[in-house]
Amino acid sequence: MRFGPFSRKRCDRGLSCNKTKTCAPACTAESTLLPAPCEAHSLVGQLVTGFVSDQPLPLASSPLGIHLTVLECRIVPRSTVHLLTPTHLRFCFVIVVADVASSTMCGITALLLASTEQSAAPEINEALSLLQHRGQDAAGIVTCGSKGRFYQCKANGMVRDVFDVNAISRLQGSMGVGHVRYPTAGSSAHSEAQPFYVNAPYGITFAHNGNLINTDELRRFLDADAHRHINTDSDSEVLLNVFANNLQKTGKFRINEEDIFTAIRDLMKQCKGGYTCAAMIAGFGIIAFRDPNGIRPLGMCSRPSSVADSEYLEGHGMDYLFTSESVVCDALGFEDFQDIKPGEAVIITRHAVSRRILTPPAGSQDGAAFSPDIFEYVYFARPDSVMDGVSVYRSRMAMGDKLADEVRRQLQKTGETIDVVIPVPDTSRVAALQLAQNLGVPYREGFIKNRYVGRTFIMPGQSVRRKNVRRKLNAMALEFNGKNVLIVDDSIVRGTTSKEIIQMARDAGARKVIMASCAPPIRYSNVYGIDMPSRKELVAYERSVEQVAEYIQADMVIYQTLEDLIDSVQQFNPELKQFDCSVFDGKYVTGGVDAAYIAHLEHLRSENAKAKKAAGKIPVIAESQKKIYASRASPAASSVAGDEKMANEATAAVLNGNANGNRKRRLTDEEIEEEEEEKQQAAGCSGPMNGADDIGLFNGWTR
Ligand SMILES: O=P(O)(O)OC[C@H]1O[C@H](OP(=O)(O)OP(=O)(O)O)[C@H](O)[C@@H]1O
Ligand SMILES: NC(=O)CC[C@H](N)C(=O)O
Repeated sequence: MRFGPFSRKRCDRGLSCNKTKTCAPACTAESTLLPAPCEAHSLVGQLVTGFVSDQPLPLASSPLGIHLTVLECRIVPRSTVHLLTPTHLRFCFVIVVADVASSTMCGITALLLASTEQSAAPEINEALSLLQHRGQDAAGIVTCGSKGRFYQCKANGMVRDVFDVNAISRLQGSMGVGHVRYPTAGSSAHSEAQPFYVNAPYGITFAHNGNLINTDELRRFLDADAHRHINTDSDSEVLLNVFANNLQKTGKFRINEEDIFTAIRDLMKQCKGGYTCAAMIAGFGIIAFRDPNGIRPLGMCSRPSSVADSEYLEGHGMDYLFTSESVVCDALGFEDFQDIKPGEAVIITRHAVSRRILTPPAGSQDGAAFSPDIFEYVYFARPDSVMDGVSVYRSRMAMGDKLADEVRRQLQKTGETIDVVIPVPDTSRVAALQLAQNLGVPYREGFIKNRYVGRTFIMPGQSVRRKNVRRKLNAMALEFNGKNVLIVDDSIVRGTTSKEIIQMARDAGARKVIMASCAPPIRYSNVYGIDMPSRKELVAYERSVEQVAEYIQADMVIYQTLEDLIDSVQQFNPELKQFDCSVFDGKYVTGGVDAAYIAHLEHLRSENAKAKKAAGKIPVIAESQKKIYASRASPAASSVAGDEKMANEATAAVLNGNANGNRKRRLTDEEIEEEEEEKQQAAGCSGPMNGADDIGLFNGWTR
């Protein structure tokens, strides 16, 4: 493994980055300014974790346990850090430990263990890593321990970055809630990582997958009428406060299941959009509910407690889990996976499980039609999950079958022929294999995916996305040379992937390249929890199929029809009468989505907003990385992994050389100012960091 050559001569950018803390944001936000192709720096913009210093840093976690000294800028992915040699480390002054990944949804989970002597956090952590494909920007767990106290750990980053053994061991208690995030509202700020928390009434933590379409209206209500303080731009914080406000209205000292159902019933009348939620009330139990249209997925499962006949075992003796996808149920040894129904709420305590549908039936006045998002089956969900009675894997196989028919028709019409079918890994493989078998054409894995690159279709900037495709996929010339190839992808969104891989196929010697998509043309925004780009960025927006082919430089493009896509899923559960197909047909199942709302949403999601988020993201990560270093630097700090203030102090000590007694240097006024700015960016506002580690929650390991 090489980390170079990134010498002073080769890496101008590195040389210019000779100032503490200003380097990471500058490099990241302005990657286009890089003077020449430099592999380390071309990763810039996709990095999620950073640490910068021009002082020696104790790298206690390094197997090498040595200090970094200032000489050169270097950026490495986390997955290769263990390969750094002492020489690399001694001569680097910027180490950015990161993974090149992004994703597109959120995943939620909640766990209640029957035995109060068991700890929920390890399995919630496991559940989140199984849901990682749904959100790679932030992760969080809140558990509830004795005396009804909450213990929290959350931050931007992948699950493995946010939680380590120490953090998990400090999350006390036998029930908890977990979340992996990709933002669809608000920003990527640390303060918007979930679960969210409110102390009144009763102490509630809350995780949300989806997107509300009437956030502004609810925000006004919470401010003007309910007088509840919302401290971030996140729609999830709004949703939590609507729930909390509805519970508060009972005015009761102690609530029961009936009160919670009433609060959720009211919430379902007030909140519009797509939402599945997992919540926990201190000392009471866990709760889950799904929006009246059932747009986003959610299920529950159970198992007998492994602790038999314990004095700590109360009530039903069963462990219960809520999860976005059934894969978690299988992997954690749970059974009896059941989907939460649209408009249904489930409350689980150690003594009872209560389920209730809280909305009028579909077809009645005010009834909402069950409309799960069909894009879950096309792309988001893991193939080994079963959602609303449909195996995602089988539905993708069916997409391949249907697409084969369409390809056959198109080939007959045009007289074209194909020699080989090649998938775009990973998601499309299942369908592509099925398609090839149907057509009786060889299936070849012509593109090999770097397994350490995550899902990437949303990236902060088009040039970064483009470069990323090349990094993610490599074409094997042997499989393309002199052949007419049919490349199969699950979907074509911006066309970034297709355009790049078609060029790669041609470079590898393909004679003709035909592109087939398992999904129909995507021409509309998603408003229910998928951060689709604005319409103008969609390659099929205002383009005919022929124009799309011209744009991505394909000889021909073949799309699945919407009818066939729906049939591919519906055939496995005829009870699913309709789907949310809004990205294909522009029909929004909840109503209330007009041109003005779409324009507003697109403005929020514009490339500009993304760039700002990306710029704001690095300091956020730098902060969290500081904590890691701080905790390693001093035993005192290591006992306060959740305490930002102490982490900052400890980090300052590290930066000042106090921690290792090496050198003392006071931060300059400018550096202090920069640090303040970082904190404010991290919070996404100038106030206290609501939901952050040092507000409201009792952390057993604080001073
Ligand atoms: O048209 P585009 O904007 O390029 O987006 C579409 C591509 O993005 C996704 O890949 P991703 O890397 O996210 O996931 P995967 O490897 O799981 O298929 C998807 O599978 C398509 O290949
Ligand atoms: N993708 C999602 O489900 C996001 C949830 C929520 N809207 C957020 O932005 O955090």
